[in-house]
Amino acid sequence: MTADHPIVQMSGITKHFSGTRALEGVDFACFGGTIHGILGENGAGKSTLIKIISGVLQQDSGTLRVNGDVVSFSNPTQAVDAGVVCIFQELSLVPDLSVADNISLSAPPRKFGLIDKRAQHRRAEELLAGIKCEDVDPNALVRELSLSRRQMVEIAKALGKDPKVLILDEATSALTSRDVETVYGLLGELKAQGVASLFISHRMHEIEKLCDTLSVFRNGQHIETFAKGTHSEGEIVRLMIGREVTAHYPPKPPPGHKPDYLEIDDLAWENQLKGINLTIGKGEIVGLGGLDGQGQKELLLGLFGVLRGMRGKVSIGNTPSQPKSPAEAKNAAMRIALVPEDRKTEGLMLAMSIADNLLAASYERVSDGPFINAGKAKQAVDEGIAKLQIKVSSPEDVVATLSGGNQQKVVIAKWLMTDPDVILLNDPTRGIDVGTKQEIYKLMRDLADQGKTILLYSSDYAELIGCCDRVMVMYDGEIVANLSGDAISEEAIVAASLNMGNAVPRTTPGMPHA
Ligand SMILES: Nc1ncnc2c1ncn2[C@@H]1O[C@H](COP(=O)(O)OP(=O)(O)OP(=O)(O)O)[C@@H](O)[C@H]1O
Repeated sequence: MTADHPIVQMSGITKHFSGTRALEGVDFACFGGTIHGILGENGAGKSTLIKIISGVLQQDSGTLRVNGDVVSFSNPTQAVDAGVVCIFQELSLVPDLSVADNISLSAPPRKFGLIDKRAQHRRAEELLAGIKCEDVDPNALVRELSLSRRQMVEIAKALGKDPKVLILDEATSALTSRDVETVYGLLGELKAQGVASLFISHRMHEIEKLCDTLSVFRNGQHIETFAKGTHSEGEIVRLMIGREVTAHYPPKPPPGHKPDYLEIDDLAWENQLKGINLTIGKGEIVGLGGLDGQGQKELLLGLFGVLRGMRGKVSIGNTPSQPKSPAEAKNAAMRIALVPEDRKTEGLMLAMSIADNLLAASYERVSDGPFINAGKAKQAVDEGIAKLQIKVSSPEDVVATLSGGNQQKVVIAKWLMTDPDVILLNDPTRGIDVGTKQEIYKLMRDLADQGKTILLYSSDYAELIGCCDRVMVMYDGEIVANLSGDAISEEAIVAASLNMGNAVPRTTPGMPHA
């Protein structure tokens, strides 16, 4: 297939889910040797589109062509056979199998009818080396790996299938900055080999840097496809959300001392937290920055009572507050909430309804004695949905039917419904569209204005700069910079992230990406 002929072509594709219009009359094409970005708000239909291309879902009507042939994939294996390989935002790895087993799960190398373990191991090593992941042991169980390593294994697995069309659905959002650069490089190589990559991300900078062509979807419709560089960022956002977007971050209050509230004194855990001292005021938003894996997540988990064997002292409003479990952390005495990183494993009960998930951490707030008050419960659910603008047909639908970004909003709403005093946020806007991100930034500032204390870890340094009153940069388990006011700048965060003292680098190797 030449570059003049689409490798994937969709005509008049429509897909409905009991009452929800996911796609309506979509015409779409992508070409070999290009990286094609797909943009749209949460629930716009992006994942549905790529699930149809990759055989996970079948359209209600319309035609799909791959390499010029009309195809009707009944399952992903048929799509893989036609060269269409998809890396989903939800990982497909089996946690209790080894990395090598996972990588060749669908077609393990065989010898005399048995799985050839040596060949399988070698193949995993080669594929992992190709994406600079020599540190991942092919014999390790997937459950032992961090989220970012798991995502890289998922990428290795996809590459092993020799794709002609490679689809990445939010596949870089959980990666470290170094891995993101590796994946960018890889997509460039695949492009030179004539592979078409379809790339879904909510990070505009990522899309603009990487993609040759962009397509915008809104409310299940294909709005426009255009070449990179022909539209400004503002125009693209307007196409995505159908209205003008102005200020990205709510204004910050002038710097000033807020009464001390959360006091962390010499907190240490294993070799990942090395004596953290930090005091956060009532009504203050403090950001945690730095390269991925410097102890930021452990600090949040430690404060929430997840880590065993932590040393040091923590107090909230002068009362010692070292919860031994998340249940204790959220109880009336401590009122701490943590919005977790991985919504699938930590945040949601996928088989349960949206309403049940929203109420999961705050049943006692909507109960009269031992009984749930249906009216109060309904009101709390409706408020949560409205506050986070969660796109649902009915709160009684199973939460798994929501789009990825809308599931993330359920997790955030669930924790806010506990009415916490201290809110710990672990990269909360991952996978969330630009319009809703702004709502969340505004919500954070409103909560701070109401006197809540907020500690935010973000892998997006623009978010730290835009949202936080102060930013603590962590390096190797320690806080190496405490930035406030005008001192919160990209240069200062970069320099501190690399532990460079006052030397500000001109380039920013391995920085958290915006
Ligand atoms: N299995 C399903 N059952 C019911 N509704 C569904 C199902 N899958 C998707 N939907 C609905 O279809 C619409 C489009 O969802 P889709 O996942 O394609 O959005 P998206 O653009 O990928 O969003 P996000 O950026 O949040 O991942 C949403 O309203 C979603 O709730």
